[in-house]
Amino acid sequence: MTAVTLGPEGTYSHRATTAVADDGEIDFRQSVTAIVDAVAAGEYDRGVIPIENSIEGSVTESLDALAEYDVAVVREIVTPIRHALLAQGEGFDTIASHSQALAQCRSYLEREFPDATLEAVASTAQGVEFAREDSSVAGIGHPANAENGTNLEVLAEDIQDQDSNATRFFAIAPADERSSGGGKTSLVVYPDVDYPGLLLEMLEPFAERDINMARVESRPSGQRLGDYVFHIDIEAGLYESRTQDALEEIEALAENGWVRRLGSYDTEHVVE
Ligand SMILES: O=C(O)C(=O)C[C@]1(C(=O)O)C=C[C@@H](O)C=C1
Repeated sequence: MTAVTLGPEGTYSHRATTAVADDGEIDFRQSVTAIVDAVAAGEYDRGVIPIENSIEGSVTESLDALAEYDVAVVREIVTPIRHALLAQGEGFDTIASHSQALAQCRSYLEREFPDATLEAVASTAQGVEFAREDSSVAGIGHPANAENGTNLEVLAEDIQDQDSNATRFFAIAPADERSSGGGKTSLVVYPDVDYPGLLLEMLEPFAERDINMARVESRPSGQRLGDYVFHIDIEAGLYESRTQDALEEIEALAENGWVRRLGSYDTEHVVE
């Protein structure tokens, strides 16, 4: 099985991908959208993208790509995120990392390096690569990026603002691999209408059937201001009749728009 994820080698996405890649080949892309695009086009069996972080919230590029491309979600991977500061030495003035990682370490950076220039780059491993090439740059990423004979030192470990820092990733597959089995289901709903009580009506079909909602999030549709796409995760499988009944009602509410069933899946917790 060939998988694709956010590169270069050494990102947290790469680490999560090794949990689902069955020792297969792993290729890299520079953006989440490029990963979803490649999986939707059938170029890869699996893609792994970050969805949500416990400190910084949603990875909005991922949500928007799931609304735009037709792919299946086949697994959820939850992994702790423990950031390290990596550099050739103390003489750096710039700290480069993924915007999510910089935000997850905000208090540490303000306290320890108030004068450093913070540079958001495509991934944590990309920031670390810049640090390898340039002694005036430090990167924030997984400490293993300093192993295997690189010129980098781990200057500080566990610099995230909360010890419990964790990120949820989705393993995605081409749309025809969508499964109805699993303890969770993800949906994207675009009602394309707006009236008082719409959101309440979208929640009721689940509440009435005792289906727990794990997440609801609105993203701008891009069509006009105040027009939204809703991302909904529920703790029930598509194979269950209560889920199918609830979805019939949601589909009726969204008859002017659309409902995308991303699929049902189980969660895997990856410790390291
Ligand atoms: O840059 C990486 O290492 C990634 O895999 C991306 C990403 C993210 O987008 O949230 C993944 C996990 C961490 O939360 C920080 C960055």
